[in-house]
Amino acid sequence: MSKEIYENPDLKKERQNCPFNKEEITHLLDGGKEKTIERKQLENYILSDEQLKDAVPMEYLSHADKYAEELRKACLLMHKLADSPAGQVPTLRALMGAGLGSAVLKEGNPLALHYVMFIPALMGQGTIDQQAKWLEKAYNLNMIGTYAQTELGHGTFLRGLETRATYDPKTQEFILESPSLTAYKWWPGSLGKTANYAVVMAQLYTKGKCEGTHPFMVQLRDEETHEPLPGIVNMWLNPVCISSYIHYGTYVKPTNSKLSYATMVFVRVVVCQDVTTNLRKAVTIATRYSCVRRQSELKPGDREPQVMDYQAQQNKLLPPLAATFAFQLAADHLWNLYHTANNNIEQGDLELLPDLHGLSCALKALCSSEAANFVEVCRQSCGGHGYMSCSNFPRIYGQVTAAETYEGENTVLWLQVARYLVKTRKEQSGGLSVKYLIGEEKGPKTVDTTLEGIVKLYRRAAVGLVDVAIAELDKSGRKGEAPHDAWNHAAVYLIKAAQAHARLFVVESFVDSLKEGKLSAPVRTVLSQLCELFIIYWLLERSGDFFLCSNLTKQDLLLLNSKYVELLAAIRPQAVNLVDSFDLRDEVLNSPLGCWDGNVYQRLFDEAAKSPLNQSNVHESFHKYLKPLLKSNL
Ligand SMILES: CCCCCCC/C=C/C(=O)SCCNC(=O)CCNC(=O)[C@H](O)C(C)(C)COP(=O)(O)OP(=O)(O)OC[C@H]1O[C@@H](n2cnc3c(N)ncnc32)[C@H](O)[C@@H]1OP(=O)(O)O
Ligand SMILES: Cc1cc2nc3c(=O)[nH]c(=O)nc-3n(C[C@H](O)[C@H](O)[C@H](O)COP(=O)(O)OP(=O)(O)OC[C@H]3O[C@@H](n4cnc5c(N)ncnc54)[C@H](O)[C@@H]3O)c2cc1C
Repeated sequence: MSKEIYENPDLKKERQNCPFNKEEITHLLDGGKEKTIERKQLENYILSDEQLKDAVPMEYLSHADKYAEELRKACLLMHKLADSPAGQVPTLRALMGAGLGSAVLKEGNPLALHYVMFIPALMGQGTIDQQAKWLEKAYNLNMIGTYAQTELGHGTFLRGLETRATYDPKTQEFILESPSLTAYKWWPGSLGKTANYAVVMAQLYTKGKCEGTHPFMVQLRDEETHEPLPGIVNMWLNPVCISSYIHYGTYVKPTNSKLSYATMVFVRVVVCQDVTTNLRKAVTIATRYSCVRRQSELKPGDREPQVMDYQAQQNKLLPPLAATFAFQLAADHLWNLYHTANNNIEQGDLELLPDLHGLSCALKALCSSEAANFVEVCRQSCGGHGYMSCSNFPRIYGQVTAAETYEGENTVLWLQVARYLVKTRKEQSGGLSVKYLIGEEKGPKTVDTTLEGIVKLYRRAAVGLVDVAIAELDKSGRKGEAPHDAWNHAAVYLIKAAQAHARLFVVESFVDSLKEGKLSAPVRTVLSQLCELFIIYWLLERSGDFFLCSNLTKQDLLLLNSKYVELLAAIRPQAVNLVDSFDLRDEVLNSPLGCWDGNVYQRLFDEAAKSPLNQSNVHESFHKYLKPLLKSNL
């Protein structure tokens, strides 16, 4: 007789009478029905492999054992690539992300940088000959690379990197050296024990002149013994400049010095998707748990309610739920811009480069910071159980909050965005994402609280905050401050303007995607509710910006607050159905709180039992330390 599949009765009730087709949303998020089929096939192929399962929870292993276990699985995954039903590239893409990849490699993938940065650097910046020499070797895993840019003393300020590559015209070689302790390459993933090659970013010196940071291919370790090559500590090696600009001993400037930053732009684009996937996991865990967890008393004398029935809990979880759709659609738009810009750059057309740089900085900073805040809210919404390691919130939070720092610390990226906005507003010329800054702000200042009216408010705030920042810069200039001082003294306004620009892009992406999308009426209804909830939520959170730049009144805010709480109540019944639409398997969620069947308490108990400390009633340390203390009559 088939074993009855347990389903928590509350979750079962939540799933009854779903008014929309969950699969339609799954296909929307996957990029179509075929992509969903491919993803599910791949998940079955990977997650059914017993060798990829952890014998013991990773948190109970030593640092070295964790590394060895993750490397074992990462290498096994590479062997499985060849037979993957989804093909190598889609499989690699899935394995490098926060979804399937982190379901297997919970502590991180020792080979990630090889695929996420090393190969993209070769593809984006290598000459044809260099690609012919190295790409096949890299794809065949006959070399493992990383991207070594950050140093002990510099991560943000690339023009301040100390590693030097001096060209010797006599030997036609580059001599790489780390002239100081602070020049040591620090942070690059896989650099410590895994990679035997690296793309090293160094200041190129030729004929006594510094030509700025350039990428160099450097062999780090012997390919047979894996021993560090002689002098690797001071990097006196025989590197090769990638995308060599040294022609017959003469330096030839690239068409744009920032093309050497292209790999970072690529990863910033990828990060937007990655943090969205992590946020989707956190929202799913917290939403399902909040419909299983019953606590306290809503109506005196009644049964303890599901905590999701508290408006306070809806206020915690429904904005992040809406954000997962907003960020996904914005990341899709950014990805399309990246592809178009990259294809153009390959043809020598750099026109879209500034817009791509501006938008990738804006969205990477916005999505990572918002996702980190939302993941923490999701964790807190699960009370004590959300704090447990096995909840997976600590790991998800660690992954998302790291994205606020790597690939460009967010503050620094906000200031890059502001530089682009100020330049566009002043010169009245700029790329697609900043067209709203060209010309006077159109439309009335009076507030119209329809969806279209709220989007106009976002646009007015975005223009207005750039103008406020420019006014600050001009004021400092009139006081005789040098431009760099004026810039520094306007940083608070500049960052606000950059953030408003990023929010406008996300809001317009969400609204436009719903307008253009071929959606069934029920799906359009629920996604429109999420869209309206999210853009009102952000407006209420940042109402100061809107007061500063429009005629928003107290009455308008009260009206928007009422709309907001009405939308919380309207979306609440579909919360579980919406997270079910993400189609995240239990192995990907990796959390007893978020499992599909809602059997939370038994799974929590089973997880606790796995602890080494729970393998005996009395731990040996009692006899060594506690018993003597108890007897010592202090
Ligand atoms: C998701 C899956 C896993 C991911 C794993 C990731 C692991 C992590 C890896 C890393 O962290 S790798 C290291 C990342 N490090 C950084 O991102 C460093 C951040 N710093 C910078 O990018 C630069 O220092 C800077 C902040 C952009 C400043 O550069 P610079 O001082 O050279 O330029 P500016 O003087 O500020 O601007 C001059 C000019 O250049 C334009 N520009 C700057 N960067 C770019 C770019 N990338 N692309 C195009 N254009 C760029 C800038 O807009 C200015 O233009 P104008 O205003 O003069 O027109
Ligand atoms: C998990 C992780 C993985 C990483 N992987 C890699 C890797 O594989 N390869 C690699 O090369 N690097 C890697 N890094 C390094 C990462 O790229 C840097 O840490 C990051 O670029 C930030 O630079 P920083 O550490 O110098 O921070 P800093 O810039 O020193 O930041 C310190 C403070 O200074 C502020 N600040 C700096 N400049 C300005 C400014 N102009 N205006 C205002 N405020 C400013 C910052 O906002 C921040 O508050 C990784 C980092 C992490 C956390």
